[in-house]
Amino acid sequence: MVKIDIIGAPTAFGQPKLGVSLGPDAVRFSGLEENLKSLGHDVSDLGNVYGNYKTVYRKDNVKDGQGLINFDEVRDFSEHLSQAVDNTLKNKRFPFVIGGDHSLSIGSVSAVSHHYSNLGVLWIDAHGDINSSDTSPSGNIHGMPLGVLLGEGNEALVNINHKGAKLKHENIVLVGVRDLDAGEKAYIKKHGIKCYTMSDVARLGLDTVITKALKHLQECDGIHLSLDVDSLDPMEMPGTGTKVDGGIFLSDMLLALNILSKTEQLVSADLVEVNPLLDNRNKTAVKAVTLAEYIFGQSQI
Ligand SMILES: NC(=[NH2+])NCCC[C@H](N)C(=O)O
Ligand SMILES: [Mn+2]
Ligand SMILES: [Mn+2]
Repeated sequence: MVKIDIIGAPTAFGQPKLGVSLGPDAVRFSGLEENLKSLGHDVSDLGNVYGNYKTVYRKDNVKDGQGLINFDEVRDFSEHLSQAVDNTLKNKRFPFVIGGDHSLSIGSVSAVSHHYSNLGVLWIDAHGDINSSDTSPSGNIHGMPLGVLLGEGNEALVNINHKGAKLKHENIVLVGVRDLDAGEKAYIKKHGIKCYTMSDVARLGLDTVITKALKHLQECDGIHLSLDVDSLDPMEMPGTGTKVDGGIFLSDMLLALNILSKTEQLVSADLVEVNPLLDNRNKTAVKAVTLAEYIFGQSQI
Protein backbone atom coordinates (compact mmCIF):
# COMPACT_ATOMS: atom_id res chain seq x y z
CA MET A 1 0.00 0.00 0.00
CA VAL A 2 1.31 3.43 -0.98
CA LYS A 3 0.14 6.67 0.63
CA ILE A 4 -0.37 8.83 -2.45
CA ASP A 5 -1.04 12.57 -2.63
CA ILE A 6 -2.36 13.60 -6.03
CA ILE A 7 -1.14 17.14 -6.72
CA GLY A 8 -2.61 18.94 -9.75
CA ALA A 9 -0.08 21.24 -11.42
CA PRO A 10 -2.05 22.99 -14.17
CA THR A 11 0.75 25.25 -15.37
CA ALA A 12 0.83 26.04 -19.10
CA PHE A 13 3.48 28.77 -18.75
CA GLY A 14 6.27 26.52 -20.02
CA GLN A 15 4.95 26.32 -23.59
CA PRO A 16 2.63 28.28 -25.91
CA LYS A 17 -0.31 25.92 -26.60
CA LEU A 18 -3.52 26.59 -24.70
CA GLY A 19 -5.27 23.64 -23.04
CA VAL A 20 -2.55 21.84 -21.11
CA SER A 21 -3.75 23.61 -17.96
CA LEU A 22 -6.91 21.45 -18.25
CA GLY A 23 -4.81 18.27 -18.04
CA PRO A 24 -5.15 17.61 -14.31
CA ASP A 25 -8.97 17.74 -14.39
CA ALA A 26 -9.21 15.59 -17.55
CA VAL A 27 -7.14 12.95 -15.76
CA ARG A 28 -9.21 13.29 -12.57
CA PHE A 29 -12.49 12.97 -14.50
CA SER A 30 -11.15 9.77 -16.06
CA GLY A 31 -11.06 8.08 -12.66
CA LEU A 32 -7.57 8.64 -11.30
CA GLU A 33 -8.34 8.72 -7.56
CA GLU A 34 -10.94 5.93 -7.59
CA ASN A 35 -8.79 3.59 -9.68
CA LEU A 36 -5.73 4.06 -7.49
CA LYS A 37 -7.92 3.44 -4.43
CA SER A 38 -9.20 0.18 -5.91
CA LEU A 39 -5.60 -0.99 -6.12
CA GLY A 40 -5.54 -0.75 -2.32
CA HIS A 41 -3.72 2.54 -1.90
CA ASP A 42 -4.42 5.37 0.53
CA VAL A 43 -5.11 8.19 -1.94
CA SER A 44 -5.76 11.83 -1.24
CA ASP A 45 -6.38 14.42 -3.96
CA LEU A 46 -4.94 17.72 -2.74
CA GLY A 47 -6.44 19.67 -5.65
CA ASN A 48 -4.48 22.05 -7.83
CA VAL A 49 -1.49 24.21 -6.98
CA TYR A 50 -1.67 27.82 -8.14
CA GLY A 51 0.95 30.53 -8.01
CA ASN A 52 0.44 34.23 -7.35
CA TYR A 53 -0.75 35.00 -10.88
CA LYS A 54 -4.44 35.11 -11.76
CA THR A 55 -4.12 32.46 -14.47
CA VAL A 56 -1.96 29.40 -15.19
CA TYR A 57 -1.47 30.30 -18.86
CA ARG A 58 -0.68 33.35 -20.98
CA LYS A 59 -2.08 34.08 -24.39
CA ASP A 60 0.77 36.42 -25.29
CA ASN A 61 3.81 34.39 -24.10
CA VAL A 62 6.36 37.13 -23.46
CA LYS A 63 10.12 36.59 -23.63
CA ASP A 64 12.32 38.15 -20.97
CA GLY A 65 15.90 39.41 -21.42
CA GLN A 66 17.41 35.94 -21.37
CA GLY A 67 14.98 34.68 -24.02
CA LEU A 68 12.89 32.77 -21.48
CA ILE A 69 9.15 32.75 -22.18
CA ASN A 70 6.91 33.54 -19.17
CA PHE A 71 9.93 33.43 -16.90
CA ASP A 72 8.37 35.21 -13.88
CA GLU A 73 5.29 33.02 -14.02
CA VAL A 74 7.27 29.79 -14.30
CA ARG A 75 9.51 30.77 -11.39
CA ASP A 76 6.53 31.69 -9.24
CA PHE A 77 4.60 28.51 -10.09
CA SER A 78 7.68 26.34 -9.48
CA GLU A 79 8.17 27.79 -5.97
CA HIS A 80 4.53 27.12 -5.08
CA LEU A 81 4.61 23.58 -6.45
CA SER A 82 7.87 22.80 -4.68
CA GLN A 83 6.26 23.82 -1.37
CA ALA A 84 3.32 21.47 -1.96
CA VAL A 85 5.60 18.55 -2.87
CA ASP A 86 7.81 19.28 0.12
CA ASN A 87 4.77 19.14 2.45
CA THR A 88 3.70 15.80 1.02
CA LEU A 89 7.17 14.33 1.58
CA LYS A 90 7.25 15.74 5.14
CA ASN A 91 3.97 13.88 5.74
CA LYS A 92 5.70 10.69 4.52
CA ARG A 93 3.42 10.46 1.50
CA PHE A 94 4.16 9.89 -2.21
CA PRO A 95 3.79 13.03 -4.37
CA PHE A 96 2.10 12.16 -7.67
CA VAL A 97 2.07 15.37 -9.69
CA ILE A 98 -0.34 15.66 -12.63
CA GLY A 99 0.34 18.33 -15.27
CA GLY A 100 0.36 20.68 -16.82
CA ASP A 101 3.44 21.18 -18.97
CA HIS A 102 6.82 19.65 -18.20
CA SER A 103 8.26 22.85 -16.67
CA LEU A 104 6.47 21.68 -13.51
CA SER A 105 9.29 19.20 -12.89
CA ILE A 106 11.54 22.10 -11.91
CA GLY A 107 9.31 22.55 -8.85
CA SER A 108 8.60 18.91 -8.09
CA VAL A 109 12.12 17.52 -8.46
CA SER A 110 13.66 20.49 -6.61
CA ALA A 111 11.57 19.59 -3.59
CA VAL A 112 12.23 15.85 -3.82
CA SER A 113 15.99 16.42 -4.12
CA HIS A 114 15.89 18.19 -0.75
CA HIS A 115 14.82 14.91 0.86
CA TYR A 116 17.17 12.56 -1.03
CA SER A 117 20.87 13.39 -1.28
CA ASN A 118 21.53 11.01 -4.18
CA LEU A 119 18.25 11.25 -6.10
CA GLY A 120 17.92 9.39 -9.41
CA VAL A 121 15.57 10.50 -12.18
CA LEU A 122 14.00 8.33 -14.84
CA TRP A 123 12.87 10.70 -17.61
CA ILE A 124 10.58 9.01 -20.15
CA ASP A 125 9.98 11.47 -22.98
CA ALA A 126 10.27 11.96 -26.75
CA HIS A 127 12.42 14.97 -25.84
CA GLY A 128 15.48 15.54 -23.68
CA ASP A 129 14.13 18.64 -21.92
CA ILE A 130 17.77 19.33 -21.12
CA ASN A 131 18.06 22.76 -22.73
CA SER A 132 18.79 25.84 -20.64
CA SER A 133 18.43 29.58 -21.17
CA ASP A 134 21.81 29.31 -22.94
CA THR A 135 20.90 26.57 -25.45
CA SER A 136 17.10 26.62 -25.98
CA PRO A 137 16.07 27.34 -29.57
CA SER A 138 12.45 28.06 -28.55
CA GLY A 139 12.61 29.82 -25.17
CA ASN A 140 9.91 27.40 -23.93
CA ILE A 141 10.80 26.40 -20.39
CA HIS A 142 9.12 22.97 -20.70
CA GLY A 143 12.16 22.08 -22.85
CA MET A 144 14.54 22.99 -20.00
CA PRO A 145 13.63 21.31 -16.69
CA LEU A 146 16.51 18.81 -16.68
CA GLY A 147 18.97 21.51 -17.69
CA VAL A 148 17.75 23.72 -14.84
CA LEU A 149 17.87 20.83 -12.33
CA LEU A 150 21.47 20.16 -13.37
CA GLY A 151 22.34 23.76 -12.52
CA GLU A 152 22.51 25.19 -16.04
CA GLY A 153 21.41 28.62 -17.27
CA ASN A 154 19.21 31.17 -15.50
CA GLU A 155 20.16 31.34 -11.82
CA ALA A 156 16.75 32.16 -10.42
CA LEU A 157 15.37 28.94 -11.91
CA VAL A 158 18.38 26.93 -10.72
CA ASN A 159 17.82 28.23 -7.17
CA ILE A 160 14.13 27.24 -6.89
CA ASN A 161 13.38 25.65 -3.48
CA HIS A 162 17.03 25.70 -2.43
CA LYS A 163 20.28 26.96 -3.87
CA GLY A 164 22.20 25.17 -6.60
CA ALA A 165 22.03 22.09 -8.79
CA LYS A 166 19.56 19.42 -7.69
CA LEU A 167 20.80 16.39 -9.65
CA LYS A 168 24.04 14.70 -10.63
CA HIS A 169 24.58 13.96 -14.31
CA GLU A 170 25.21 10.28 -13.58
CA ASN A 171 21.86 9.96 -11.76
CA ILE A 172 19.70 10.66 -14.82
CA VAL A 173 18.42 8.20 -17.41
CA LEU A 174 16.50 9.36 -20.50
CA VAL A 175 14.19 6.86 -22.19
CA GLY A 176 12.20 7.10 -25.44
CA VAL A 177 14.14 10.02 -26.85
CA ARG A 178 13.71 10.82 -30.56
CA ASP A 179 13.76 14.62 -30.88
CA LEU A 180 16.82 16.32 -29.41
CA ASP A 181 18.03 19.81 -30.26
CA ALA A 182 21.68 20.19 -31.31
CA GLY A 183 22.65 21.76 -27.97
CA GLU A 184 20.98 18.91 -26.10
CA LYS A 185 22.88 16.26 -28.08
CA ALA A 186 26.16 18.03 -27.34
CA TYR A 187 25.33 18.36 -23.64
CA ILE A 188 24.33 14.71 -23.26
CA LYS A 189 27.57 13.59 -24.92
CA LYS A 190 29.75 16.02 -22.99
CA HIS A 191 28.43 14.81 -19.63
CA GLY A 192 28.01 11.15 -20.55
CA ILE A 193 24.31 11.19 -19.61
CA LYS A 194 22.67 7.78 -19.95
CA CYS A 195 20.22 8.01 -22.83
CA TYR A 196 18.10 5.26 -24.41
CA THR A 197 16.71 6.54 -27.71
CA MET A 198 13.77 5.01 -29.58
CA SER A 199 16.32 3.14 -31.68
CA ASP A 200 17.65 1.55 -28.49
CA VAL A 201 14.07 0.71 -27.52
CA ALA A 202 13.46 -0.82 -30.97
CA ARG A 203 16.62 -2.90 -30.72
CA LEU A 204 16.46 -4.04 -27.09
CA GLY A 205 12.79 -3.84 -26.13
CA LEU A 206 11.45 -1.36 -23.57
CA ASP A 207 11.48 -3.97 -20.78
CA THR A 208 15.23 -4.50 -21.19
CA VAL A 209 15.80 -0.75 -21.42
CA ILE A 210 13.94 -0.10 -18.15
CA THR A 211 15.79 -2.92 -16.42
CA LYS A 212 19.11 -1.42 -17.58
CA ALA A 213 17.99 2.06 -16.50
CA LEU A 214 17.13 0.80 -13.01
CA LYS A 215 20.48 -0.94 -12.79
CA HIS A 216 22.17 2.36 -13.66
CA LEU A 217 20.29 4.05 -10.79
CA GLN A 218 20.70 1.25 -8.26
CA GLU A 219 22.95 3.27 -5.91
CA CYS A 220 20.43 6.14 -5.70
CA ASP A 221 18.61 6.65 -2.38
CA GLY A 222 15.38 7.40 -4.27
CA ILE A 223 14.09 7.48 -7.85
CA HIS A 224 11.76 10.09 -9.30
CA LEU A 225 9.80 9.13 -12.42
CA SER A 226 9.01 11.94 -14.85
CA LEU A 227 6.65 10.58 -17.48
CA ASP A 228 5.81 12.81 -20.46
CA VAL A 229 2.84 11.38 -22.38
CA ASP A 230 4.51 12.40 -25.65
CA SER A 231 6.95 9.51 -25.07
CA LEU A 232 4.10 7.33 -26.33
CA ASP A 233 3.30 7.27 -30.02
CA PRO A 234 0.92 10.03 -31.19
CA MET A 235 -1.45 7.26 -32.36
CA GLU A 236 -1.82 6.38 -28.68
CA MET A 237 -1.64 9.89 -27.22
CA PRO A 238 -3.04 12.50 -29.61
CA GLY A 239 -3.74 15.00 -26.83
CA THR A 240 -0.35 16.53 -26.26
CA GLY A 241 1.41 19.63 -27.54
CA THR A 242 4.72 18.42 -29.03
CA LYS A 243 3.98 15.11 -30.76
CA VAL A 244 6.78 13.13 -32.40
CA ASP A 245 6.11 10.06 -34.55
CA GLY A 246 7.84 6.77 -33.88
CA GLY A 247 7.05 6.51 -30.18
CA ILE A 248 6.32 3.89 -27.55
CA PHE A 249 3.13 1.81 -27.69
CA LEU A 250 0.87 1.39 -24.69
CA SER A 251 1.40 -2.34 -24.25
CA ASP A 252 5.18 -1.89 -24.09
CA MET A 253 4.86 1.03 -21.70
CA LEU A 254 2.58 -0.94 -19.36
CA LEU A 255 5.15 -3.75 -19.19
CA ALA A 256 7.91 -1.24 -18.43
CA LEU A 257 5.85 0.45 -15.70
CA ASN A 258 5.05 -2.95 -14.22
CA ILE A 259 8.79 -3.58 -13.87
CA LEU A 260 9.32 -0.10 -12.43
CA SER A 261 6.47 -0.47 -9.91
CA LYS A 262 8.34 -3.34 -8.27
CA THR A 263 11.32 -1.22 -7.20
CA GLU A 264 11.27 0.01 -3.62
CA GLN A 265 13.32 3.02 -4.76
CA LEU A 266 10.44 4.90 -6.45
CA VAL A 267 9.61 7.91 -4.20
CA SER A 268 7.79 10.41 -6.42
CA ALA A 269 6.43 10.87 -9.94
CA ASP A 270 5.14 13.39 -12.48
CA LEU A 271 2.71 12.64 -15.30
CA VAL A 272 2.77 15.56 -17.71
CA GLU A 273 1.70 17.22 -20.97
CA VAL A 274 -1.89 15.93 -21.26
CA ASN A 275 -3.68 18.61 -23.34
CA PRO A 276 -7.44 17.90 -23.58
CA LEU A 277 -7.97 20.59 -26.25
CA LEU A 278 -5.74 18.66 -28.64
CA ASP A 279 -7.21 15.28 -27.70
CA ASN A 280 -9.56 12.90 -29.47
CA ARG A 281 -12.54 12.20 -27.17
CA ASN A 282 -10.38 12.30 -24.03
CA LYS A 283 -8.39 9.19 -25.08
CA THR A 284 -5.13 10.63 -23.85
CA ALA A 285 -6.40 11.37 -20.34
CA VAL A 286 -8.03 7.94 -20.09
CA LYS A 287 -4.75 6.25 -21.05
CA ALA A 288 -2.87 8.53 -18.66
CA VAL A 289 -4.98 7.02 -15.87
CA THR A 290 -4.00 3.54 -17.08
CA LEU A 291 -0.35 4.59 -16.92
CA ALA A 292 -0.92 5.82 -13.37
CA GLU A 293 -2.46 2.49 -12.36
CA TYR A 294 0.56 0.60 -13.65
CA ILE A 295 2.99 2.93 -11.89
CA PHE A 296 1.21 1.90 -8.70
CA GLY A 297 1.13 -1.83 -9.26
CA GLN A 298 -1.72 -2.67 -11.63
CA SER A 299 -1.10 -5.96 -13.42
CA GLN A 300 -2.88 -7.88 -16.16
CA ILE A 301 -3.44 -11.10 -14.23
N1 LIG B 1 8.22 18.77 -22.43
C1 LIG B 1 8.19 18.87 -23.74
N2 LIG B 1 7.19 18.42 -24.43
N3 LIG B 1 9.24 19.49 -24.30
C2 LIG B 1 9.39 19.75 -25.70
C3 LIG B 1 10.66 20.54 -25.97
C4 LIG B 1 10.85 20.84 -27.42
C5 LIG B 1 12.17 21.54 -27.76
N4 LIG B 1 13.29 20.69 -27.51
C6 LIG B 1 12.34 22.84 -27.00
O1 LIG B 1 13.21 22.96 -26.17
O2 LIG B 1 11.58 23.75 -27.21
MN1 LIG C 1 8.20 15.63 -24.52
MN1 LIG D 1 8.92 16.60 -21.64
